[in-house]
Amino acid sequence: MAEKWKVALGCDEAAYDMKQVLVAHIESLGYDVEDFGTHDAKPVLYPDVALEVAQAVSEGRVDRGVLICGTGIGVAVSANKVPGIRAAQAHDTYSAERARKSNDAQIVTMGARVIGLELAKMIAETFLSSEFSGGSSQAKVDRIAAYERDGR
Ligand SMILES: O=C(CO)[C@H](O)[C@H](O)COP(=O)(O)O
Repeated sequence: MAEKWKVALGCDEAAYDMKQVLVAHIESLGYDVEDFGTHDAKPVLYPDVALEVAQAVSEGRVDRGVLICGTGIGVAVSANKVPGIRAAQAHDTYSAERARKSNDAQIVTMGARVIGLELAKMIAETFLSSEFSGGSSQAKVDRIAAYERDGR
C-alpha cells in the first residue's frame, strides 16, 4: 500500500457481526476505515447502506469499499446502480484478486451467510492489496464505461 487508503465498510443486519470483524481486521492491515453501518442488529434496507458506500467511492471520498449482506448479492446489485461503480461479489480469493486485476472493481461484496469469518478476512485483504492490470483488460472495462455514458 503506497499511501494510507481509506476503505468504506457497510452491511445490513445479516452481516453486522462479520462487519465488526472486518473493520478491526482491515484497520489492523493499516488502512483507514470508514464504517457506514449498520451499527446494530436492527433491520435496515441493504440498498440504503450499499448506495451510500458506492456514492462515497464514486465521489472519491474513499478509495475502496467492502459491502456485506446475507448473500453479497443485494449490496452488489445496489452498488452497481451508482454510475462508474463496479462492485464484484467474491467468495474466494482468486475472484477477489481478479475483481481488481481484470475488472478494476472498486467494491468487493460478500455474504455473511455464505462464507466464514477467516475466508472473508482473506478475501478483503486480497482485494485491497491487488491492482488493476490494464493491458487487455482495459478495453473491456472501457466498454462498460462507454455503455454507461452513451446508453449503448
Ligand atoms: O442477502 C441479502 C440481500 O441479498 C440480505 O442480507 C437479506 O437478509 C435478504 O433479505 P430478504 O430475503 O428479506 O430480501
